[in-house]
Parts: sequence; structure tokens; C-alpha cells
Amino acid sequence: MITLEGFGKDYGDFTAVDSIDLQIEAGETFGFIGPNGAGKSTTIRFLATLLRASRGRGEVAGCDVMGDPVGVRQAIGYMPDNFGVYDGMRVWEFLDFFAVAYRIGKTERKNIIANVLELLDLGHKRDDFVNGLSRGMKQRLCLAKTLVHDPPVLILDEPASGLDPRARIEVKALLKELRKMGKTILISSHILTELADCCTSIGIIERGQLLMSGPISSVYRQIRRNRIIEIEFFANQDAGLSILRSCPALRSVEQEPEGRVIAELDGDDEVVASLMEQLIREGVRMRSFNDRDPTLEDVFMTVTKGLVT
Ligand SMILES: Nc1ncnc2c1ncn2[C@@H]1O[C@H](COP(=O)(O)OP(=O)(O)OP(=O)(O)O)[C@@H](O)[C@H]1O
Repeated sequence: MITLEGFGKDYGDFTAVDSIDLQIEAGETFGFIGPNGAGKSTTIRFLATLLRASRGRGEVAGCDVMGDPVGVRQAIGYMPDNFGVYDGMRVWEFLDFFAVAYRIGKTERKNIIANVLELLDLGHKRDDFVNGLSRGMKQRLCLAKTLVHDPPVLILDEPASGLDPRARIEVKALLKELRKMGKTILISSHILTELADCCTSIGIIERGQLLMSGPISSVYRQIRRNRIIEIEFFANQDAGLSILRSCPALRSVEQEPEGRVIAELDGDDEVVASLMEQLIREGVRMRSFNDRDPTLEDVFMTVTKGLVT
């Protein structure tokens, strides 16, 4: 549904995005992750037909991004990172304005606006002035306007930035709802927990390079050889730490309060089992020994440290 082939963008001598190849299948919710200045908005603005590529090409819903920008605009709902709302307009007028821009007829517009307001839980704000809405409401309204022409693809640049935790949870729930409706969604964020439980695939970008992308389960599997072990020592912590430190597979070890230690190992199940066996054999007593599943944060830290080849 979304393809990038060797996409790159230079600003003068500065390369903001180097050469990205990316494939997002229909129905996916793709999390585009990267630190500030990584190149997320540049890539997104290209896909939204707002910026020309310096090299490479892209396709959205079968339309070439540079060859058929009108086709792309029909197929996408785009929410920029610094959206603006027009003053002196009521909520329904704001949505009507965009619906007219998409040449939707008057009767149809009325129904669409009612449906979109209901979906976004903004029905009670229908006649309020846009500039009087809270930040969270404005953000929701912006999301609403991406839906008026019922596009198959949504491109959302940091849709939850600046929102309080409750509003963020609501945005996540909404994304899940939109996925159920069959939308293909590209969402950027640098808040990993925000994306962890609502994305089906992710891409990690840093300094204009796409370091990794794919279905979330395969990304987790790829870093699985980087094991994170949490140990709570009960007695003989010093002996335990020295065993850990002499383990050839150890990458790092961090001591936390109350006898908790987090160790990162480069190894398979065999390595983890041997370590546990050795600790017990040497009389180290443990309250728990936990081989923790990686989180999206672990994936991000591992990938951006260049530990995955
Ligand atoms: N119009 C421009 N002219 C020059 N440099 C630019 C321009 N737009 C972006 N850049 C630079 O390109 C790089 C990538 O910027 P981009 O906005 O794509 O990053 P980002 O990953 O979206 O970051 P953020 O999370 O902070 O929005 C940055 O170093 C930025 O300063």
C-alpha cells in the first residue's frame, strides 16, 4: 500500500534522508520511530506530496507520489505534526471545508460529518468554535478531518504529541478502531510506549537511515539473541555479580536498588540456562531469575546502538 524505493532528500549539502526502501502492506499500522531530526517528517511530507524527493520514488495506494500527486491526495488522510486550525470557524464548518475541498456533495457531507464527529466523540462540540477547543480536542478534530473523504491510507505525524496521558490512550484506542475499519496507517512518534501495543509493524530511522523495519514480531525475534535477564539476589549478591561479570556472553550489567540486577547477554537459551545453573551451583541464592521479553524500547536501544547486523 505504501512503497519507498531509494527515497532520499537533501537540503543543500545536508542529507536529511539518505536512501530508504520501505514496504507497508494494506491493513498494517506502521510505527515510524526515530529521535528528533531523524528524518521522519521529511519522509512523511514526501509521501503526503508536499515535498519533492532528491532521489528515489514512492507509491501510495498504487499512485506514484511525484507522478500522480492528486491520486495520492485522494488516497490519504494526512495529519501534519504542526497542524493549524482556522479561527472563527465552528467544528462542523471546519470539517465541511475539507469535505468541500474533496468535492463531496452537500447531502453526503452532512452525513459524513455526523459520522466522523461521532467516531471521534466530538458530537457535543459540533457547534463550538474551533479556536476555543482544548489542545486534545483540536488534535482529535484534525484527525477527524483526515477521515472526511474516507481514505484507505492515514499518514499521521506525531498525532499524540503534547497530549495528556488520558488523551493519548484515547488516540491509541482510536487507531485500533481505524485499523479494524481496514485503514492502512503510518504513524510517527518518538514515544515508544505509545506505539508498542497499537502497531503491527515498525521502522526505526536514525540520522536519515532506516536501520530496521518489518512486522513487530519479527523485529522482536531479531533482537531476541540479545537477552535481558533480571535477577533478584537474596544472598551472596557479590558472588553472583562476579559470576555474571565472568560470563563471556555478558554485554552489560546494571545494579538496581534492593538486590535487583539487569544483565544483557548475547546468547541463546543454552547460555541463559548455563548461567542459571552456575549461579545455583555456586550457592548464590535468588528470589527470581527472569528472562525478560524485549520491549519496543529494548528494540530501539539495540538497533540504534548498532548491535543488530
Ligand atoms: N526545510 C529544511 N531545510 C533544511 N533542513 C531541514 C529542513 N527540514 C528538515 N531539515 C533537517 O532535516 C533533518 C530531518 O528533519 P525531520 O523534520 O524530517 O526530522 P524528524 O525525524 O521528523 O524530527 P522531529 O521528531 O523532531 O520532528 C533535521 O536535521 C532537520 O533539521
